[in-house]
Amino acid sequence: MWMDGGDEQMQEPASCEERIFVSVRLRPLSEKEIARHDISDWECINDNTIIYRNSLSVSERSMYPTAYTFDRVFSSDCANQQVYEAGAKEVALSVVSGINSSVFAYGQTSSGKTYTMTGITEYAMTDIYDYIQRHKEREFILKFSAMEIYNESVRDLLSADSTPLRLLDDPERGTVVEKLTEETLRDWNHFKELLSVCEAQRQIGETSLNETSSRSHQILRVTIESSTREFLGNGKPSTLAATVNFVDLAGSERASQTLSAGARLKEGCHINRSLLTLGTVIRKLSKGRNGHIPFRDSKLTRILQSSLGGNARTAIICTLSPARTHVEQSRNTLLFASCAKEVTTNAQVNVVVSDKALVKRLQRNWLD
Ligand SMILES: Nc1ncnc2c1ncn2[C@@H]1O[C@H](COP(=O)(O)OP(=O)(O)OP(=O)(O)O)[C@@H](O)[C@H]1O
Repeated sequence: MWMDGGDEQMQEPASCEERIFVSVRLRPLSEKEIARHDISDWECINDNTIIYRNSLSVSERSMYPTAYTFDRVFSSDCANQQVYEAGAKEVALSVVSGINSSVFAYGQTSSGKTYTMTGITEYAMTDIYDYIQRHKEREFILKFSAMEIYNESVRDLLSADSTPLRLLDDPERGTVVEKLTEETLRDWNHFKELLSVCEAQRQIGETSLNETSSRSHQILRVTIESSTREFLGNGKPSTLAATVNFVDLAGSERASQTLSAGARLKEGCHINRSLLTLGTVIRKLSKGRNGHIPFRDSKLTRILQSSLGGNARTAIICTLSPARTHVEQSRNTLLFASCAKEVTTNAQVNVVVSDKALVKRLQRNWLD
């Protein structure tokens, strides 16, 4: 397999099949919900189980489960750090060992996706920089890119140019976003600066559910290459390369629910297309890899194809409002989460052997 750059060859060591790590996070009732005397109906009864506390009618009881089990559930008093440590850290940090990884937040508008992903991204990047500090024997290069999928068009969040970017099919690398800016990170401050650029660029829409609701999908991407500082000639991999994606999805509710109109409705329809396809892909993958999986039906699933069943480790955090008024959406989110936990991926260590390293190795062999 060839990586970009032409002179670099990527080997394919044995891959490891594992399930997507799925957790559910309940947020506290918001001020708005409290003001309208909304009631919290969900409770995490242990680290793995969330239950619906309100008594169900006989007909409802046959339709909906009252208890749902996941790899982890987080109650409303859990802080971002705890969610990161138990729900995303292991998967996200695989990237420093050459394994692709992705962390997603899925849930209805104002359920806490951005709140969660902002925390996860910061904690993960802090740990990545800490790892680099502790591994001076290797040289690390970090590259950052950021994109937004809005109305089924892909936009570069590091560029003021809002021209939609094209997706290209690379036979080796899968879907590639053409002309996406990739900044080499100088340090932590540079990373924070770029995050503020993204935030400013991100489309903000106003809906009746959340005034600063974001109607787009955001993918922050960090690529990490690391190589031994000196050629050791001991057969150890010379260069590892992998990517971590931090994905903040748009609200998963139907457009009609947010009383959208006009432009908002158009956004809603497109968001549905990407999220509907994501849902279909997850549902089909959860039943095994048989038959056609419609990755190509939306930009989101094309870009994230490898995270949803390919060479990557993946964690999904599903966020829930505890409010009774949102019960239908919460159940939809839990249904999505239940399917996602049946999906498996096949991560492998991406070892890059550059021509330069190969020549050095050969020269050394000749001299010995
Ligand atoms: N676990 C939490 N603890 C405290 N406050 C929270 C928590 N989760 C979310 N919030 C607050 O709830 C509000 C909505 O959260 P957030 O913007 O993250 O939702 P969202 O799911 O990203 O919504 P959208 O899809 O509209 O972008 C914010 O004011 C946020 O600070």
